[in-house]
Amino acid sequence: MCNVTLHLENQQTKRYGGNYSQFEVLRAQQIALQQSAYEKQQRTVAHLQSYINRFKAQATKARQAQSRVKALEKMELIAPAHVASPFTFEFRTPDSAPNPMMVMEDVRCGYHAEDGAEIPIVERVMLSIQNAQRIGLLGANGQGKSTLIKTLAGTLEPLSGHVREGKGLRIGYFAQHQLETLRPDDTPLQHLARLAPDTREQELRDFLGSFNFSGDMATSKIAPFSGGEKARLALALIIWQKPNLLLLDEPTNHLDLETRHALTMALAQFEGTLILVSHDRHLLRATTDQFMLVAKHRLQEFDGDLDDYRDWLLQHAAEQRAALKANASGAADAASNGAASGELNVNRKEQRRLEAETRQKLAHLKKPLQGRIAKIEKEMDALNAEKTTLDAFVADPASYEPEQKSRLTEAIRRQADVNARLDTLEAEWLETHEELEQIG
Ligand SMILES: Nc1ncnc2c1ncn2[C@@H]1O[C@H](COP(=O)(O)OP(=O)(O)OP(=O)(O)O)[C@@H](O)[C@H]1O
Repeated sequence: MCNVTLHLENQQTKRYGGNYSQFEVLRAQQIALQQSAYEKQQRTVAHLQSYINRFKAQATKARQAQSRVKALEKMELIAPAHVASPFTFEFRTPDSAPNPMMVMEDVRCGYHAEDGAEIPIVERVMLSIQNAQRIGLLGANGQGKSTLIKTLAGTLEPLSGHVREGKGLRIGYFAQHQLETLRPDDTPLQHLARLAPDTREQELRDFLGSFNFSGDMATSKIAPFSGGEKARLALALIIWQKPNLLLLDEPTNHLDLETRHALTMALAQFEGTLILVSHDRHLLRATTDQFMLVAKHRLQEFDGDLDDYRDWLLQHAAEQRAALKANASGAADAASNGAASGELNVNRKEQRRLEAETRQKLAHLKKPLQGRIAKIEKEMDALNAEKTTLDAFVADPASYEPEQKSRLTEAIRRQADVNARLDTLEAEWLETHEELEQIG
């Protein structure tokens, strides 16, 4: 029997009085407390930051904004409680890579309609991807980021132009729709063995183990796997092939907090070339060092960071709004001129038509944003409901009885996941609302 327990974590030792079971209860309580302090502080930080962003440009509020900047700077940040990550993985160092990796000359990316007509999405693409570049691909929804990535990956033929691949190029392409190409009746081990028929089973099992598919899970059919587990398997299969160019289209969608964290760390250390599309700003910040923008059917370099991009988005929305307003008042002028020359009815009609067109265009701009907000709110509602249940469970002294140990650990782990996701959603919700406000 022992009466003191020492716990080693993150290169620190903590002393807990009592035996191991008592230690587990204390530690669970401590994690819950730290997590809740962290969340509280994060809410404060977000609040201060949104105030600063909103008012820093307004002379009358500049001083208040400045004092909030100071408050933020002074704040000693609490670390999020981290239930130790169950795994980490790394990208295997590519053997060699061509330079340039790939060149696109005057490429038109797009699709064919059923009647064979061309639907160009991104045009006149001139791109030379150099070895070791790490590019974040930006652009509003529907502008063609995925279309461009598919063309780079070679799963979509260009409508015209040339794509030249360097000798020895090995592309690792990940996109959500590829999860459908996994075979539901096969196991992770079978998937990997297909890629490596000559490799010893133990080696394959060890590799899968490093992605948290150990023991039975490596030999279970993947049909009932969650989206996150399938994404984890798809990533493992890509990594096995030692790509030197990674094309990743929203790789963190559906991933749980720990896998997202593990992927971010692995990508930050990846020595090859990377092109990444992601809404996950933390992932973009940690793994890319230059940005390109897909907008108005063109691909261009984006000279700035993610904050500049946010400003660009707002500015862009404001310009569109101004153009539409100018369009509407032009119509009104045309109508009143018409009245003077006796064309009253025709021009009133024209004015109404143009106004309706403007309304329609504004509605068209707003619709995807409203859709996004509704989607975010739906997910937030579901998560908040889950959070209430989890919080109550973790706060209940009965949950610390020994027979509840595994449920409690799982509840605390899930609590951290839910809170992190809620944070992200809250930030997205705010940003989307701001974009919407700009449109008017
Ligand atoms: N198979 C297809 N046939 C015709 N048009 C398509 C096809 N797939 C996508 N599109 C259209 O191409 C445009 C660009 O879509 P894409 O998915 O590349 O955008 P994105 O920038 O990746 O946006 P998101 O972030 O919303 O995925 C959209 O208008 C979309 O409707």
